[in-house]
Formats: sequence, C-alpha cells, structure tokens
Amino acid sequence: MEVINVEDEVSKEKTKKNKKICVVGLGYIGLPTASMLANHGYKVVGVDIDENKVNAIKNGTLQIEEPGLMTLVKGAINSGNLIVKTEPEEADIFIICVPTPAVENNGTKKCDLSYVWSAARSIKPYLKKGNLVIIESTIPPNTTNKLHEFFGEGIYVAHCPERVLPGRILIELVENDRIIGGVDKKSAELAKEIYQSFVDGNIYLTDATTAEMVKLMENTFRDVNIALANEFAKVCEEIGVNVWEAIELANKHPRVNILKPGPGVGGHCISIDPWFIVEKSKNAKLIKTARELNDKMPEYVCNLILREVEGIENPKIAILGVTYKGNVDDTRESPAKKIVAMLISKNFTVKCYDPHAKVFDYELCDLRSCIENADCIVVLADHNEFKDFNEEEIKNIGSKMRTKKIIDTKNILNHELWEKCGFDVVLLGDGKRFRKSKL
Ligand SMILES: NC(=O)c1ccc[n+]([C@@H]2O[C@H](COP(=O)([O-])OP(=O)(O)OC[C@H]3O[C@@H](n4cnc5c(N)ncnc54)[C@H](O)[C@@H]3O)[C@@H](O)[C@H]2O)c1
Ligand SMILES: CC(=O)N[C@@H]1[C@@H](OP(=O)(O)OP(=O)(O)OC[C@H]2O[C@@H](n3ccc(=O)[nH]c3=O)[C@H](O)[C@@H]2O)O[C@H](CO)[C@@H](O)[C@@H]1O
Repeated sequence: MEVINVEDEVSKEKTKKNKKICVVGLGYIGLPTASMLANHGYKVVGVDIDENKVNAIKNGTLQIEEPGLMTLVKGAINSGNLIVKTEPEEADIFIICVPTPAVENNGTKKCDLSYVWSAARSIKPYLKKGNLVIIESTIPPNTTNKLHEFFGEGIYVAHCPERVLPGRILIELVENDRIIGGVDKKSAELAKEIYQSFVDGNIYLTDATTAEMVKLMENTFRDVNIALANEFAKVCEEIGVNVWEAIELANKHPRVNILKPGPGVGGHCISIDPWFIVEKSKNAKLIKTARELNDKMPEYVCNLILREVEGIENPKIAILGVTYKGNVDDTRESPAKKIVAMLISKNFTVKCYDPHAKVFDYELCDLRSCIENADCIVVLADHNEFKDFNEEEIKNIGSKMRTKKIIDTKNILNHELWEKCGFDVVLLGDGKRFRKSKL
C-alpha cells in the first residue's frame, strides 16, 4: 500500500500556494475568481484598467451585485492575499478575464477581441519562461493558439472557459465541472492545479481549440432552444393557444424540455457567443437563424405594445425591469434597451423602473414616477420584487395609472390577482386571449 507522507503533501500544497497569480479584468468573472483564489491561500494581484472599479473594490463598495460577493471580496482583501491595482506585475500565473463583446460584421456579428489582445500586450513585458497564462474570457476557436504564438516559447497557455450563471456565481464557481484546454498537455495540467484548489466539480482536460468550441456550443445550445420557445410563442399566438400552458404540457414528456419564451435574449454571453461560431463557419445556419430570431423578439414585443395601446393619445409606457434577466443588475444587451428605443422612436413617453439596475442607457426612476399616469405597464425582467406585488400594492399601482393595462412578457405575475384589481392583463404568447372558446 502506498504510504502518504503528510508533511510532504503539506509542503507541496504550500509551494503551490506560494505561486503568485495576476488576474486581469475584475468584472463579473475576474473579481469572484481573484477573490476565491485569494481566499484559498494564493497571493493574488487583481488588475483592472478602470480606476473607479479598482478604488471601489479597495473601499469595499462593489459596483457588481452578486449574492455573497461582497463577503468574499472583503475576506480576500482583509486576508492580505488580494491586492488590486491598475497595472499588471510579475507573477507565476496570469488569468485573463476581460470582455469579449460582439461587433457588426457585414450584416452579422463577430467577436471583438481587442480587450483580450490589449490584456495580452499588457502582461507580455512581465512574462518569464515557465509562466502560465490562462484565458477565461469566451473566445472564438483558435484564439488561444494565436495568443500562445504571441507570448512566445516557454510560456504555458490554457483556455479555461467560465461557465458560472449570474445570480449563482459563487455557488457555481465551486460546484461546476470545468473544461481546461491546453496548447499542450503540460499547460492543461498546470492550469488544473490552480482550479483544483477551489473547484469541487470534475475537471476535464482537452486541447485549447476544443475547449473554446465547447464553451460556445454550451451557450449556443441554450440560445437555439430559447429561439424555439420564442418561435412557439409566436405560432401559439397566431393559432390561438397559450404557449405557456402548451410548453408545460409538452414538458410532461420524459424527453422534452422546452425553455421559456420572453422579450429576447440578453446578457454578455448567450446573446453574443453564438456569433463567434457564425464568424468561423459557413455551415452555422441554424445558429445564425436562432440568433436572429431571438434578436427580433424586442421588435415583436414592441408591436404587441403598439397593438395594446392603439387609440390612446400620447401613450405613456411604464417599463418594469431593464436588466437582461431577473434578480441581476446587468443591463448588457438587455432586450429592454431595444424596446425602449423603439417606443421612443414612436414618440411614446417611456419611464423605466428597475430595483436592481444601476446603469442603463435611459434614465431610471422610482416605481411611483414610472407608473404615474401610465397607460400600460410592460414587465421585461423576472425580478422577485415584481412577482411579490400583493393586492394592496397592485391596487395602489392601478390607482395611479391612466389605463389599467399590464403586459407580462415573462409569465411571472399572478394574473388573477391583477385582474381582480381591475387590470387588463396581456401575456406574451397567449393566443387563447383572442379565442372565444377558452377551456
Ligand atoms: N458575466 C458572465 O456571466 C460570464 C460568464 C462566463 C463567461 N464570461 C466571459 O468572461 C469574460 C468577462 O466577462 P465579464 O462579465 O466579467 O465582463 P466585465 O465587463 O464585467 O469585466 C471585465 C473587466 O475587464 C476590465 N478590462 C478591460 N480591458 C482590460 C485590460 N486590458 N486590462 C485590465 N482590465 C481590463 C474592464 O474594465 C472590466 O472591469 C467575457 O469573455 C465573458 O464572455 C462571462
Ligand atoms: C449554457 C448556459 O446556461 N450558460 C449560462 C449563461 O448565463 P446567462 O445568465 O446569460 O443565461 P440565461 O439565464 O439563460 O439568460 C440568458 C438570456 O436568455 C433569456 N432566457 C433564458 C432562459 C429561457 O428559458 N428563456 C429566456 O428567454 C434570459 O432572460 C436572458 O435574457 O451564459 C453564461 C456566460 O457564458 C454561462 O456562464 C452560464 O452558464
């Protein structure tokens, strides 16, 4: 039987933890990752070019809302293991977590890799032979190999795509399985050592391009399936069926799991990552169609609003929820942006209220100013606060409106209660509304 020398193991663990890690980009992904590593004993230097962000982290006033993050960051800073600054410095391991948005590309979209390359250039002067660079940012296939060429011989490089779900980042950071793609076997193994320190899930090793593709396939799978749900919503409205009821019943089949329709797909991931496949392949036809279908949902919702306020002079629309989904503060690629822009272009008065969002392209106001004299409320994000409105609150909202109408694009409201309070409730995808014989 193999005898384990406990002292040896402890000292190996110590050597590992003596490694210094520089995390580049301290946003939704970089900050939790840097803090997690620091709380697990690594010396971590967190770097962000945004000085305001760095100062906010130092002062313990985070700009990101995520359950448990404040405690994790404070723990990391107070332990002395996490320092934050605006410039990289020498380290053993570098982790790149900068944005990868999509930009227009001859009628479609492609990945804007400028942040990744600028992060790569910023760390290059500090790289020494034997260092490991990990790319966590979501990137198109073959990007890691190009970065490896740029960093030069003797530098290990791996892609470790991040898979956490906003709203559950700290749980999933630990529990999710991870895929690590190395430019060679040693790179993947070195990266695995780092993630093993805090990941409870399995860690699977592969090559870098496969790892890049795996990440894009995961989000594309979801995008295509949401597109199907959105298409079902449109079809059901057309033929007089309530899509939500139909989906619930279809999902009673043991091998069917249809997702939910909605006002569109937003966020920094699902609404952009499938484009990184489209830019690389002429065969990505279904993927492109799904992306376009989801991108057109805001227009569909806008037309629904126009129909519901037809005949009302100078309609005022109250938007509830401008984030890309419920219970998060992120408004990147949010369907609400497009819907508000379209309504404004029709000369409608539009007011927006969101209990989570801090930053939005349009002015945010409190609930009262949002609904005052409004002709139609449109719910665009499934925040708990909206689900929880009680009878008294609904009556109060109704008493301040000009027309008591509400459009629920996420099917989160207690429709009977709103109707009891005098509201005309319109549900996205509910074709039964227009059918005389409802069961
Ligand atoms: N947000 C998510 O839920 C999520 C989940 C999985 C993967 N991802 C991927 O992770 C990456 C980062 O996403 P995010 O949501 O954390 O973005 P983010 O915008 O929240 O954070 C990125 C940070 O990088 C900083 N930055 C930009 N260029 C820099 C540079 N050259 N040097 C240092 N800092 C720089 C920005 O100031 C910003 O604070 C993206 O590729 C995204 O697709 C995101
Ligand atoms: C494969 C996967 O799970 N990936 C996750 C995803 O995180 P996300 O927060 O972007 O994902 P969602 O919660 O799906 O939201 C996206 C948009 O789709 C709308 N939506 C959702 C479900 C539905 O049935 N109908 C809808 O209309 C929703 O409102 C919102 O606008 O990408 C991250 C980064 O890569 C991953 O790390 C993370 O694992």
